[in-house]
Amino acid sequence: QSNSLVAHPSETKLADYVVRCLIDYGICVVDRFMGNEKGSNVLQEVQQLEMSGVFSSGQLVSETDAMQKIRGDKIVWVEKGDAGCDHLGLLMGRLDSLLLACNGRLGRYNISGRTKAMVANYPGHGAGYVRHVDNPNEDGRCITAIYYLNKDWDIKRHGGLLRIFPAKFNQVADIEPKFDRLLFFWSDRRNPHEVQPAYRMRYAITVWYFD
Ligand SMILES: O=C(O)CNC(=O)c1n[nH]c2ccccc2c1=O
Ligand SMILES: [Fe+2]
Repeated sequence: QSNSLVAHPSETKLADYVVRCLIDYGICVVDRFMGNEKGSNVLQEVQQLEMSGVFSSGQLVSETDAMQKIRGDKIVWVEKGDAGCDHLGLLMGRLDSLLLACNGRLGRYNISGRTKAMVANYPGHGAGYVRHVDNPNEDGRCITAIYYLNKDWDIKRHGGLLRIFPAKFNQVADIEPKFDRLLFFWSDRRNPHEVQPAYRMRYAITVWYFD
């Protein structure tokens, strides 16, 4: 019988890779995390959420006059088990077991929990997200995990690049928000980052792990 405490061999290997990257660079990219079919199912669920109107109206990024409001990212929070979020739940389960397989080897951190999943949609009218640190003041969040859902994304035409400015290297990390791509990075001041203006609808799912 499958013993859930024994991570699947490929997952142990994946956990080793994630630990190595986070310890060495503070950033880790895993491509083809769910596979095309399951990744597409997650995308369809997110598109359903979009259609059902549950996303927030999007943060106000600028207001030229009373009429003209430029909206940035729209978000909705989901949890494993929410109605219509079966594949989102599967993704969160995979993330949780991967982090569990890494636990104890993540420097001073001992992961004890996570936020719900924040599904974010950048509508694609040129809004992005200004340079920021996710957790500048020790609010407990230690790892940011972002899963991207954007098929056939072309950075030159669509923008939406995630640029990380790692404090310990004088080298930026440019991450394209590609379909089925998983990104981890330390949430604190080691990793200021920005989302450059997006010109096509851009979906991402973020979970923050805390210790
Ligand atoms: O989508 C990305 O590639 C990176 N995204 C971010 O860094 C990011 N960080 N913090 C947030 C807080 C509230 C709403 C959206 C966000 C957000 O997209
Ligand atoms: Fe962020």
